[in-house]
Amino acid sequence: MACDETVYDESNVMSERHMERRGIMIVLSSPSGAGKTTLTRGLLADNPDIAMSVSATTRSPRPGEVDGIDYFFINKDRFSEMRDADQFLEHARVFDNYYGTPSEPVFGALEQGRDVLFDIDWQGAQQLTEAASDDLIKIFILPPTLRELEKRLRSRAQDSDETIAKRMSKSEAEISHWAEYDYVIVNENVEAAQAKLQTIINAERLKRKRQPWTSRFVKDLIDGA
Ligand SMILES: Nc1ncnc2c1ncn2[C@@H]1O[C@H](COP(=O)(O)OP(=O)(O)OP(=O)(O)O)[C@@H](O)[C@H]1O
Ligand SMILES: Nc1nc2c(ncn2[C@@H]2O[C@H](COP(=O)(O)O)[C@@H](O)[C@H]2O)c(=O)[nH]1
Repeated sequence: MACDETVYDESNVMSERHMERRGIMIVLSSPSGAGKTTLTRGLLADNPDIAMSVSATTRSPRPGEVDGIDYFFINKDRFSEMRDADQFLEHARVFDNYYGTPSEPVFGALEQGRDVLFDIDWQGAQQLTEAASDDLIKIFILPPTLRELEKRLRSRAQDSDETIAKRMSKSEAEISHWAEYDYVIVNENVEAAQAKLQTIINAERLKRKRQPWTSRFVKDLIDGA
């Protein structure tokens, strides 16, 4: 069951009801440091009905990152084990580390009609497109300038100079995939970017195919029920 929606019920009144639909997969990609995590946190705070896909990674935790919340921090052997057992919906090597989306929690949330948010790179987005393009919306986040991108990576103060240099050197390659996405948002101002993200999600939820109750509503409307 999905989020609360106003739906047409059998007693011919509009009422607050749950409606049946599968959840939407919402992918956010960007060059490192453009603001995916920041926007994701804001979006989840305003939309507790959205589930966050927690990835597994072989990267070491940054200060403050919590296992099971920010990532499942696992070693390479465990990652290979999970990959070989087909437990990832998608996986990729990014900046010398391995990242993957555990399938089970995603399928569970979607079946309950919950929308699921993914913070993954373009390789993961491509794999999800092959697996489930109908229930997928892909949003690319751009920084206002590359100089600002580097400033953000530095201001985050969680990566070494070497790591930041590596991420900056890959930023143009990541950005080159922008046209594979359904939507593009320039994250200059966090509040404005978050509002755009919310607008996209609201509009996608209102698509006719995602409101299965409308057929019955229109039939009853015409029949004068
Ligand atoms: N619009 C913005 N203006 C200024 N600073 C921002 C803005 N959005 C995000 N930031 C800051 O930029 C830094 C990087 O943001 P964030 O960690 O959200 O990026 P990310 O895309 O998730 O990066 P990564 O791909 O490396 O995980 C953080 O310090 C964050 O507070
Ligand atoms: N394909 C995937 N990419 C992922 C996944 N989880 C995160 N990511 C991307 O990796 C980079 C680096 O992330 P960081 O946390 O180390 O800064 C970033 O672009 C993420 O979007 C995943 O499961 N699959």
